Amino acid sequence: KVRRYRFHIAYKYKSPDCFQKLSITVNGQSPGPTIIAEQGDTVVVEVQNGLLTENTAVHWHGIRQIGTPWSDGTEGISQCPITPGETFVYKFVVDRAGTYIYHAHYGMQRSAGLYGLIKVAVPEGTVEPFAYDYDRSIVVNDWWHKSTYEQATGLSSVPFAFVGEPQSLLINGRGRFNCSLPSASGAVCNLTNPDCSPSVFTVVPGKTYRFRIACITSLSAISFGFEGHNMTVVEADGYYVKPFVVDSLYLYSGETYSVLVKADQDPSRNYWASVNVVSRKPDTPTGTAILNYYPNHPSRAPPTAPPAGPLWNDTAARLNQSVAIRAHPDHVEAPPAASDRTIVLLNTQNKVDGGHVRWALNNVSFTLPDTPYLVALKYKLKRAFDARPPPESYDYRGYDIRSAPPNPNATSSSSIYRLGFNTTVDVVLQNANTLNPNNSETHPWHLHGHDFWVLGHGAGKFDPSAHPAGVFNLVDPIQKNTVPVHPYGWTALRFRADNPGVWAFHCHVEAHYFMGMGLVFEEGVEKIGRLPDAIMGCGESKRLLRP
Ligand SMILES: O=C1O[C@H]([C@@H](O)CO)C(O)=C1O
Repeated sequence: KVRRYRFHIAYKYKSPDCFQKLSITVNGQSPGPTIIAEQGDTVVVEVQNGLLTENTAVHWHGIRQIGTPWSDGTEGISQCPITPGETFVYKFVVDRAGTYIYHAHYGMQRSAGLYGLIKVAVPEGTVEPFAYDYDRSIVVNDWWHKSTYEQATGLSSVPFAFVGEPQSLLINGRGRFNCSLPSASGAVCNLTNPDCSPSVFTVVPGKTYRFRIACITSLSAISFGFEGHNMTVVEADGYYVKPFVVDSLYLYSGETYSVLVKADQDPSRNYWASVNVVSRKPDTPTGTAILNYYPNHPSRAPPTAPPAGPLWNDTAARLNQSVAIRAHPDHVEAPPAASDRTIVLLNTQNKVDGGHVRWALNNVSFTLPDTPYLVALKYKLKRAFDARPPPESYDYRGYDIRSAPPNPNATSSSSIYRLGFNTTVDVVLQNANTLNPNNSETHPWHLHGHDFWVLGHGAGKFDPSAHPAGVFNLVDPIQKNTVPVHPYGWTALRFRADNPGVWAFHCHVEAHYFMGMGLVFEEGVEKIGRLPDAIMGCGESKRLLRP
């Protein structure tokens, strides 16, 4: 079946947290409309750029784009940007049931509001390994009052100005900033604006709900919970999870989960759904929505304070959750037993080109070229990007991950990792100290074009000479498209390079990708047929369009 959508992208004044700001909307909404499809369907989205003075591109996060690498929506990688007034048609197959995301992949537009959900249902007649009465969706993001232009300018300036902690956390596009703060002086706080009335999830006592929770934050790692209710985690990034019960779930930007919640508490009142910042010292009020027990009034505030969630700096608890996420025993798809190549990536914060603060992998900070890699590689356009291979590893013995980089300087490059088609690749993400003493951050890494097996997480330094069998879970690893690397820790993943195309792999913190925390994999580009003209027209690809 073909599912057709028309997305008109435009700026609009919105007050999602009771402060009026220009937001990038899809058909007037932020979050945009939910794409609803069934596994195997073809989704066609006509994206019309109505931003007047800005380019755009839309990425379908978690959709592997098998056979359609030009529809991945990553500006500079899979396509030229969509210029103002232009319409670009994305067409792809949703080949796996699950909960996915779409969002801008251009500059910092995701943080300006261009995001939404993709819900892919199992084919009719398929039985899932859990039961529920109703299916609901929750999308969480973080929100700033400064424009993304100011943010982006600060990030690329010397001296560096970071985006800082968000003013609010939004649940389904609704939240509330702290308008009683002195720093909020001047900010107009319009609590009666209907844009910022809290989201409500109405439940019928005794029923079981599947909540699909997507985290599309730009910066924040979060904890999410329903006051007084446990959640059974059953799905992550489109894969069934060996169920586990939590009262609070950690989510990292780019991840999706399904949890089951039974409405089994005192039905005479409402409860809070609450979301809090973790991993960075919070300076953002708890984000709330109302879990409304029918027939109480949906806007009746619960009589209690919203849960504050777990301690923000409990790294061990977050690592434990990551380790606990395993494939459902009846749905294990075992990874290849061995890999053909291991790439170890040291994640550091550095200074590049005259003191710009940037992030680097093995001392290389990523810069996007003007010509999309897909076009450059397919048509062998020289000069389009740096053809030297980037480093496979770092000085494991010599580098102290617990200290700021002894030499903060790194280089920047548009070089890429070229993978043998159908080979198995291991990636070890090694976290380290930032430029600031005693500081290491969480980085959610997202891979385009594939799902990977999460072979392991650990605290401290990963020893590349350790025998993989001793440290890797090859029995029941979960497959995901986004996974965190915890502060001072490591994360190992494995994937098969079996999808012809050019694929980004990057930190899903929007500011960090913007600051060079990413890389690109190429595989099987020679197997790709004629590329659509619509992805060309910028950089070196301009000449290909001449008759
Ligand atoms: O990229 C970042 O920069 C700041 C800080 O490290 C320097 O001000 C921060 O918290 C980030 O995540």
